[in-house]
Amino acid sequence: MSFFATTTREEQAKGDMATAAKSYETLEYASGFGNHISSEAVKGSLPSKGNNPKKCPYGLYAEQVSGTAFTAPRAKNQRSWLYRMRPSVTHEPFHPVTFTNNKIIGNFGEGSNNLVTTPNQIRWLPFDVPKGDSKVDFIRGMFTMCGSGCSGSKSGFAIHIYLANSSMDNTSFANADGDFLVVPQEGSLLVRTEFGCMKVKPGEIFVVQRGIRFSVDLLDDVARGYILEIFEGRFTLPDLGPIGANGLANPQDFKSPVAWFEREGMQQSYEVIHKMDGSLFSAQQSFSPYNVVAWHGNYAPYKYDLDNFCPMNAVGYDHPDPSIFTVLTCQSQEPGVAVADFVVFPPRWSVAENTFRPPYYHRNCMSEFMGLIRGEYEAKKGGFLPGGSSLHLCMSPHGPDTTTFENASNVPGDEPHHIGRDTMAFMFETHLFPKLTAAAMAAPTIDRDYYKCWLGLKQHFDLNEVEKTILKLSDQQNQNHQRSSFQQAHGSPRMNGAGSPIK
Ligand SMILES: O=C(O)Cc1cc(O)ccc1O
Ligand SMILES: [Fe+2]
Repeated sequence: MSFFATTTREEQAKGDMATAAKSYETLEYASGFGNHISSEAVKGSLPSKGNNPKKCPYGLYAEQVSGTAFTAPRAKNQRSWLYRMRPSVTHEPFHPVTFTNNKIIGNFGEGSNNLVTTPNQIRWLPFDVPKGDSKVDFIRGMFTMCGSGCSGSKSGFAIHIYLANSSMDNTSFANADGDFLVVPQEGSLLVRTEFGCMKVKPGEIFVVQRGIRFSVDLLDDVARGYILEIFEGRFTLPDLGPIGANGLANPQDFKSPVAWFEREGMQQSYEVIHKMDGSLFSAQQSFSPYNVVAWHGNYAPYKYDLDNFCPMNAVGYDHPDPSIFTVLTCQSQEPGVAVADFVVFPPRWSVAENTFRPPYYHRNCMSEFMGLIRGEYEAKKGGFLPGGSSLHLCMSPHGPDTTTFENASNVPGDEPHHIGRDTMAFMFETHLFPKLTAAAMAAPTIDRDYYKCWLGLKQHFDLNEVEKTILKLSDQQNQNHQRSSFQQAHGSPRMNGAGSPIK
């Protein structure tokens, strides 16, 4: 990035997509997970001593963004200092906005309406991206599928889908309700934030924490993806236990943006949308919120390329639990129990011996929301499509469909095979009960025939055959027993090392 970090959006605004695309490639990032980062778009714009000197360099305003309580233990404490042209407080009053038609939900607890829990397995075909003349951006095209708890009491989570056909441009968004983990499935995004820009393509994810202002612009015609919002806690890397110090998502592969400000936005008016307790509010301001010339701290957005995930798996026998593929976890108060885990099913070799290799049939006290970024998912070769979703609530039985079962249990031999270079499924797994919204339950994309994928599972257990086999076995055992009694009485032939009698 140049000395005065010029915006790639500037070039986009000129309509020169080729140049713009080139410069998106050259965006810089700071590597590492949870690091304390110092970043200047203009040299010398961070104070040389302390956080808030009487006058900041170049007349900038100092503003702290606290992601945790001031007094949170040091290991968990997160905050950043932003040095900006004008402080965020310089805006017209906020007013409620209703354009989302209550599609974004933040309260799944008491007093919440039209929410459903069901023991039925649910699957959705991909949601359509908006077509036609109406412009729908990331915020206007977002709706809640399910969730638990309540943003107002900072407990629980929500899962949303976004469908967009236009950039947010001069709209900026901040979520006071929690952190967003965004999983793009279709369409690359330019994510402008107060901390700098990130280009995020399908197969990458990004996290924007509580309160941080950001805008999502489209680098392709349309965009579709999934969002996991946590109302409590933070995403952390999972402990690795006996795996050791390395593997799964490696910290060095997480990328935070570097300081950048929007030159052309300095004098442009912006709409700032603020989500609070599940409601949206809008305020106007006469300048870009992306006016941060330098920042330092450990509270900053980041992105991660799922292709960097380093899977651990069976090299002997049996199908391990999917927790081995945890990318990020948001832990509850109970050790090892997640408010929400983000788990991927990446390209990998499958090598286990005498093992039914796809996922086992199971009932889980955790609830599992799944999505598919690309390719096919190993347990469901059809029906679960890229952009589609499924939900198996607490203890709802599920597992591979009939075809997958029949194929995998009849595969001859134990040859290693690659499950596919072009696949990437994921799961949001939670110990809470997801409640489904009207938008999810009434969606035209809901697959009413989902249950049929298991109806073909035949009973292979045939009592007559089993009895015959048992009889045959006990006959054999009797004969063996008689033979060995005879040998004990009359002496057995001496064996050589290979188990053959020595003549
Ligand atoms: O249900 C699923 O497909 C997810 C899943 C995958 C796996 O390998 C083991 C258990 C599990 O819940
Ligand atoms: Fe499962």
